Amino acid sequence: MATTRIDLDGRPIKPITICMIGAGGFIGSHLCEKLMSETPHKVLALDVYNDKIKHLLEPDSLPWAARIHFHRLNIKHDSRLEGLIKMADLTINLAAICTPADYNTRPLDTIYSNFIDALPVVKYCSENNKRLIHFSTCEVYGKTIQSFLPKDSPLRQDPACYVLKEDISPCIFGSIEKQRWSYACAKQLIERLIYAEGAENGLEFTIVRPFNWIGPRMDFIPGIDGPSEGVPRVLACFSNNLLRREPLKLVDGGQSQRTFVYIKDAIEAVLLMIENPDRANGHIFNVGNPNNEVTVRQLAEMMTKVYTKVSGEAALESPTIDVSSKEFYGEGYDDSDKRIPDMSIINKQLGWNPKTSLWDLLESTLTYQHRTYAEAIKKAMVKPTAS
Ligand SMILES: NC(=O)c1ccc[n+]([C@@H]2O[C@H](COP(=O)([O-])OP(=O)(O)OC[C@H]3O[C@@H](n4cnc5c(N)ncnc54)[C@H](O)[C@@H]3O)[C@@H](O)[C@H]2O)c1
Ligand SMILES: O=C(O)[C@H]1O[C@H](OP(=O)(O)OP(=O)(O)OC[C@H]2O[C@@H](n3ccc(=O)[nH]c3=O)[C@H](O)[C@@H]2O)[C@H](O)[C@@H](O)[C@@H]1O
Repeated sequence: MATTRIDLDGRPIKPITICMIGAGGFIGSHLCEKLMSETPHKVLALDVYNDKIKHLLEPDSLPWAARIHFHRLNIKHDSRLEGLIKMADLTINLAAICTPADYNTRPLDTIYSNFIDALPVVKYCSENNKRLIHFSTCEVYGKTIQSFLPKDSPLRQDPACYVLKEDISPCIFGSIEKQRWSYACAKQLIERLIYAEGAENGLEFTIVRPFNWIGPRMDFIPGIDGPSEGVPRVLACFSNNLLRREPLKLVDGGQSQRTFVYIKDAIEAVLLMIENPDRANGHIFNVGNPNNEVTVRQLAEMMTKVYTKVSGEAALESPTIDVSSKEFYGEGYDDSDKRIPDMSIINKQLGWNPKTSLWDLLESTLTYQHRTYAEAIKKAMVKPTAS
């Protein structure tokens, strides 16, 4: 880097080494890209896959080739983990099972991945006095207080009953047989453990609670770069439907509300955390875009319009279809009703604000989806003729 980077307090930023676990996933790939193109930091990239970061690893002539090293490993059982954490100044843990279709159908894998497998990472950071940025989730808030109020209650209008605040809002999950909450509960317990390591043993930590970050490279398109029976998160489900010209499936009428933030905006927030440890340590941060709230039905309608624009293909006559959650996800599914992040803590500590509107982020993301997958889907949909 030609110019020295300056932190939020005007001090020069020293280049560091980052051990990034789950670097080959959606968020990891964008974070690696940002770190390589805009900073002098080094990345030890750990994952079982590297397809989403291949463009950063090859060829050897890339300008950052000496600053990123991929280590193919599964943190469940690999003795190299502690050594790699020791080699770095900071560990960022992104590894997790984080697709809702798994929470109620593979609850054991979900709990192991989000709690048990994260334990050694926390332990090695604490024992070796290494800073940790751990990725949790907005799902730790669960349902809103509002969802339990009568439909005509005036309290429903009170933001205290639905805006989610790191240091005030309760975590409200459904009953144990609603296995949807296995993920949120495991994430909550690892948050509490990290917080306790900070309080009792002085671990320097930051916890990130992403609120529906979306963009290119999120999840997979079933039958193209993932299993044909797989169910990814909503962006990829709806993209897949649009690419295949099928109606978008609205689970339980698509009434749940979400706020979506563009991955590139969110990555700016993570970089601020990385480079401003004094302002980020000891904090839990919501990272989302409160201005981009829609119901899932509205998201489907908007994606349909945007896709028509970017692909030049007319929309279907009936662009959506209702399905029950039992049919779509199976027994034990439940849902978060509404997710609006309070932004005051991240604003005060890091001065971060999201920029991109939902329309704009969908336009760039669906342009990417169309460019990346349209041809492959067309080929896959041509049925082989019997000879
Ligand atoms: N994308 C979002 O909006 C969002 C929202 C809330 C929370 N999060 C959290 O952020 C983190 C990253 O999410 P993402 O969207 O990038 O998911 P992702 O599935 O794309 O990435 C996770 C990566 O971790 C890797 N991984 C999983 N288990 C591993 C193991 N045992 N050993 C090595 N690698 C392993 C996977 O191969 C994958 O590449 C997760 O912890 C998730 O819970 C993401
Ligand atoms: O992204 C986040 O902030 C967190 O929330 C997600 O959970 P959720 O938002 O429920 O997951 P999506 O698959 O993106 O679903 C959003 C909504 O769309 C609905 N949906 C999904 C897919 C579909 O085809 N149709 C449909 O109506 C779901 O029922 C849900 O109400 C995942 O749990 C995590 O990746 C993450 O921790």
